[in-house]
Amino acid sequence: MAGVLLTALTTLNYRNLEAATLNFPAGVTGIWGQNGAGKTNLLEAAYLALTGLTDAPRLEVLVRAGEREGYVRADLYQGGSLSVLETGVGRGRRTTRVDGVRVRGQELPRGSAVWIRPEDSELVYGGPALRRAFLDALLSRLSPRHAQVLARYERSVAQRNAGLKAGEDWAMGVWDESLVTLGTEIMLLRRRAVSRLAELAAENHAALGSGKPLRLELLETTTPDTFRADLGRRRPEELRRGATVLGPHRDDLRLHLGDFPASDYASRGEARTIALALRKAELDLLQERYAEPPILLIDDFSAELDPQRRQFLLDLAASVPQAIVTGTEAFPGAVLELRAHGGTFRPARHPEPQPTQVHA
Ligand SMILES: Nc1ncnc2c1ncn2[C@@H]1O[C@H](COP(=O)(O)OP(=O)(O)OP(=O)(O)O)[C@@H](O)[C@H]1O
Repeated sequence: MAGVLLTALTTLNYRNLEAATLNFPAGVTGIWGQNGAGKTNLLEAAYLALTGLTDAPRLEVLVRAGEREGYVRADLYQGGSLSVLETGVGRGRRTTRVDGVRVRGQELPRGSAVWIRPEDSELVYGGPALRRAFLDALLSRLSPRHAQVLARYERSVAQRNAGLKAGEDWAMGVWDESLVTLGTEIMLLRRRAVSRLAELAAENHAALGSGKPLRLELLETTTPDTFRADLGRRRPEELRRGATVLGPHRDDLRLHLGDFPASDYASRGEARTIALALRKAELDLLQERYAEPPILLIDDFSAELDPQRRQFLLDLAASVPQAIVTGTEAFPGAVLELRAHGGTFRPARHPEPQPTQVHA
């Protein structure tokens, strides 16, 4: 075995999934089944167990309705040994263990998986907050330092906002100090990462067969050199609004398709293509950083994609040591095929080909 592999996934009281352990081989596992069968839930559970990441609005939505706690366990083969990653989720809290030892969620191997799904199109159509979250989640996975600085910066913004709301003009000097120090570090980290991300995303976008070039632009509300002065200048407005109106928490990662902003002009398929190029760039960066390709989780592989883009996904899945791919139809080239039904997953054969009806 080579690379990072999810050898088994265990779920208990996780959304609609039946309590079970599923074993996964190296190569591509294809999971197909009808809408609502639990395919997305399975990938979400795997992603949470592997990376500790979830974008669920509240942890309790992950717990099977009517239960108090949910549990996921990933058996991960990495660097020649097996480790057991366990996450328990309940109302507003989670516990994480690696090989039985309690750890913080951030200590899970964050470079271990990439999740590609149709909802990624929201990176194109959604507001700046979604793109910032994408960028910061990726940077946090590449650098634990970024995760720490970001958390401290966000606390600092929240405290400063409370001060602004309370009209504490006199205290702003102190808040500005920490905001500028932390914010400057975030801006510099983002600038460095975005230049590489932009290169990779543009390359991937071209490889996806799109005639229009993709360009990424970090749109900043201030700069490291002018942050302090800008804050001073906007202070009256900030006191009036009770909010910090500039800084990395207000920046955007603009996406341009050809000459136009992608958010306003991209078609559904073009948006999915841009999102695919971004996710593949995420995979490339994690692979560069950790020197091994992550496990690839692909949800609903055929949604909104034409044959050329589907082929890109087929090739991508085949290029990594392990991929788990879901869809409403069988994924070509899978070494294991599972049929999803009502939260269960059983080995399946390809559906028998139907004889072609010939009408006289
Ligand atoms: N906390 C929960 N408890 C019980 N059931 C849940 C919970 N959260 C979601 N579900 C249900 O899980 C079911 C499966 O959802 P999932 O998104 O995994 O389906 P899917 O197989 O990916 O379908 P599609 O092909 O439509 O994307 C849905 O019917 C959903 O209502």
